[in-house]
Amino acid sequence: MSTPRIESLPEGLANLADFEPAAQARVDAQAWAYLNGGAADEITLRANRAAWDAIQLQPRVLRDLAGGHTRVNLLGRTLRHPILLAPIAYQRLFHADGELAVAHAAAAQEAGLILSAQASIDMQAVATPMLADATAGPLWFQLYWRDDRDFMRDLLQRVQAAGFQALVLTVDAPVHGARDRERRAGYQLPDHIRAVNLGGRKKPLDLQPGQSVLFDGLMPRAATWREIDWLRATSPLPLLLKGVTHIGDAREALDRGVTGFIVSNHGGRALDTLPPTAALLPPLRAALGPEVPLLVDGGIRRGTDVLKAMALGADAVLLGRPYVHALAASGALGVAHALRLLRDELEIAMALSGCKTLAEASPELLWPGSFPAYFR
Ligand SMILES: Cc1cc2nc3c(=O)[nH]c(=O)nc-3n(C[C@H](O)[C@H](O)[C@H](O)COP(=O)(O)O)c2cc1C
Ligand SMILES: O=C(O)C(=O)c1ccccc1
Repeated sequence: MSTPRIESLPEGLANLADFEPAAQARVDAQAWAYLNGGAADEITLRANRAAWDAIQLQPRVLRDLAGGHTRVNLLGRTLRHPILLAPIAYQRLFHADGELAVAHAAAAQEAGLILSAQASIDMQAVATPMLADATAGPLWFQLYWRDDRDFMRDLLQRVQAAGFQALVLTVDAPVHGARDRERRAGYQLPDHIRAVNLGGRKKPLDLQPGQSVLFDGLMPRAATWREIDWLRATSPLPLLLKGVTHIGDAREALDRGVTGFIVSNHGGRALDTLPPTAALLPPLRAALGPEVPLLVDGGIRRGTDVLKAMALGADAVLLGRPYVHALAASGALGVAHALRLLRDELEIAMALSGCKTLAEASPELLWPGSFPAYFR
């Protein structure tokens, strides 16, 4: 299975939301709850979307936009556009070709790809179509810390040998959030879908009566700043942290040699009642200055959302659930079509707002009256 099967595309898919009904028809209710759910009351899940919607654009007209483009610079490379696919675990739940179909689509649409450590397809198979295509976007590998340095050293070597260009350590989910939707639906990972890139066995929890699974079992194994130092010393790849929201944490990370950040609340799936990422981004950009790579995710669904994120200081954006809807609906072709639609929307948004390049997107593109003071 080195090339994904090509399916037909349902008619009339005009935007990312249009993939959802076709996806739902092909995914069982348990996996659907896992994919679409957020933590607890899903306040952050909704806030992510609501914040992009609430920010209004303030276009400039009559400018000469000839020669405009969507290119951006990221970690020393020029990308055709600023869209990367977010790490999403276990994509074979949604389509037999899983992450492989996604990689072919990302390469075809010049997008970046961040492979989840919990991917259900071999990392080399996923890397191949991305690396074979000179215009593909960046190929990064996302990790959760595992409390076994020999295991981690081996994993880092395999990731580098497979051609991944950066590491993303996710720091906002050392344990799962309170996933009410998954619990109600009775979601459990089926036996035939596995994290195939993570061999070895996790050490069993060794708990005494009366001890807490979280505080005595899981949290002692989670990453701390010590592990950031170890990662920097052990792998030469750039390291980005996903899920830093506090300026103090970002500063500490930079002092320890971290390369950049993905401003994220894990798509509202980790801790509920965090602020929307559209609100978290501007203060981080203001505090860290223009040079630190900052990406953002959560609720990006439209080209106008991408443009707003860039105007608020992002260097690039991650797309999450919608590309998995497209995968479920029609495999590689679906994901490629979804990416094409989003790229086209971004170009339209730029042209209609008088924005020639994303380097010149700034808060001046945004209507000041349209968003709360904390966006400024
Ligand atoms: C089903 C699912 C699985 C996810 N798995 C991971 C993962 O393995 N690692 C990770 O860092 N983030 C994971 N995330 C979070 C995404 O990378 C991303 O932060 C989030 O989905 C972005 O929000 P959006 O879905 O609103 O675009 C997952 C998200 C979903 C929906
Ligand atoms: O569901 C998630 O958000 C997630 O990050 C994850 C992590 C490990 C396994 C499955 C999902």
